[in-house]
Amino acid sequence: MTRPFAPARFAPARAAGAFVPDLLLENVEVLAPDGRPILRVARLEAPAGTALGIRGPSGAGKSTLLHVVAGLLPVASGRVMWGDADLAAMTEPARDAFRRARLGLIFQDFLLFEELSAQQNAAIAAAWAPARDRAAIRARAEALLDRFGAPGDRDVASMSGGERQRVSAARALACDPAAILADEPTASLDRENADRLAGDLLAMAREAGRTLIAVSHDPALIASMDQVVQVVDGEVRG
Ligand SMILES: Nc1ncnc2c1ncn2[C@@H]1O[C@H](COP(=O)(O)OP(=O)(O)OP(=O)(O)O)[C@@H](O)[C@H]1O
Repeated sequence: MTRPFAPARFAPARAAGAFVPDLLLENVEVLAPDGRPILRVARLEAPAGTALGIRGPSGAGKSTLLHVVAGLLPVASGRVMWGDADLAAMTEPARDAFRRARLGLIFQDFLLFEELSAQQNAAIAAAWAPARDRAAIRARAEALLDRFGAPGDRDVASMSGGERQRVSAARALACDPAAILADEPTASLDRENADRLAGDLLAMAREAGRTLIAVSHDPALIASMDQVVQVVDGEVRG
């Protein structure tokens, strides 16, 4: 029997030959549950390997845009293309499969598992990865925690906001994603640590030709991006 919503299968981005897709949004409209429009994007492009900053006032629609790009939020109309894959045309399970295989998310509402250690959280993708990829995910998670200066053996329940943010960054990158999507990645950090994490994220994107898309109010982070768009009143402006 065929499963009606069988998730599409996507090979992990790097294993598939370091393929990083271009991003293109066209004529996208997002509605709130009550039908009110909350985001319109006429056109937004981020060629593979771009560091794209998203800025704008509070409540303008920046996180909504990032959720759409991550396939976490359905759109009412338009196209959300990562290469040839249109997230807007996919079923939810297919979007989930795409996200797990290709995207690394550093989102504040993407909760860590409190009772697990930083190392277990950072390597959590090993739980659903094919057996052959698990050891590599765990090894990368450990190296990333080291690089980000996050203590690997402590439960995240005992960690500060900044430490948790670093664990989230390690978790996002442990799958070796084609693109890193970050929502206010430096928000809980002091200046020194914010600069360090922003520098690490940019370096890790550049080293592997990954796309980095970051929503931020942090002028230093925004200034270090290749391209910046502004979201104002639910509209994306160049
Ligand atoms: N599920 C929802 N139901 C109703 N309104 C929503 C929903 N999600 C977002 N909104 C509204 O959409 C608008 C954009 O929200 P969003 O979180 O994207 O803004 P933002 O620019 O990221 O803000 P901030 O910088 O404060 O995080 C806001 O007016 C918000 O209240």
